[in-house]
Amino acid sequence: MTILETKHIDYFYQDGDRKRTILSDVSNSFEQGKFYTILGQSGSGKTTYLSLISALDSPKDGQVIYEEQDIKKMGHEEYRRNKIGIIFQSYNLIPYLTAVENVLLAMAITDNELPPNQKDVAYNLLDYIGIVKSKADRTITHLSGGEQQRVAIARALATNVDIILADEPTGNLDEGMEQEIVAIFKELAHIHNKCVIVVTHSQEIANSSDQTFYLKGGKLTPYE
Ligand SMILES: Nc1ncnc2c1ncn2[C@@H]1O[C@H](COP(=O)(O)OP(=O)(O)OP(=O)(O)O)[C@@H](O)[C@H]1O
Repeated sequence: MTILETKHIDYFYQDGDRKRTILSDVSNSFEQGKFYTILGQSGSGKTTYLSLISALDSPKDGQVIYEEQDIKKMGHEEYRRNKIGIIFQSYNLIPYLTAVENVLLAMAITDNELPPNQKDVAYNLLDYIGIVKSKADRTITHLSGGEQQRVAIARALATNVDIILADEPTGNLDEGMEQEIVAIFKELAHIHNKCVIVVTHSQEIANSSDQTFYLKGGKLTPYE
């Protein structure tokens, strides 16, 4: 089932009086239960595209549609708070809080219905993602990069969203850790029915995904 669509998206940056086109009439759709990757050369516009489907920026033209509703109509803030979880290359956790506090904070912000025993849910979620309780109680600065990225994934999941978006999530991790994170993404899509969209340079991650799109010359095309 389609959950997210982009329709005729245009995006450009204004460089003095020159217009630099980044995305040109991009239309495509993403389904629940699938793990997608977006490949493309450096500077091709992958992060820009992700920023539009995460409602961190607006297209110059065209629409981003979540469950048949324009996210502009829904409100970008509401979409970000309740519909998507975002994972960044640099984790973007709050460093002076513990892992479990980071997850609880995300749960406090969402309007989505969550179970009442949030602390248990947060610990269970972290445990599921590979962070045992003793690590969940550590401040972020006392966790390794791979562990921090796991916390970021748990945080993205904690609000019960259907879509997980990630920008180079394994960019700072070694190969072994990359494989483990990719296995989590696969499981989220195939077992938990999430729509997972990952921007990456890694052909290996792309090979593990269900479908890859390639961004080039402002166009996003399925990659064989
Ligand atoms: N705020 C901005 N103003 C002007 N140009 C920008 C801005 N942000 C990005 N760009 C340019 O837009 C192009 C696309 O950038 P984007 O970050 O989306 O590419 P990318 O494919 O994610 O690259 P990378 O793989 O290196 O992260 C780049 O040439 C970049 O320099």
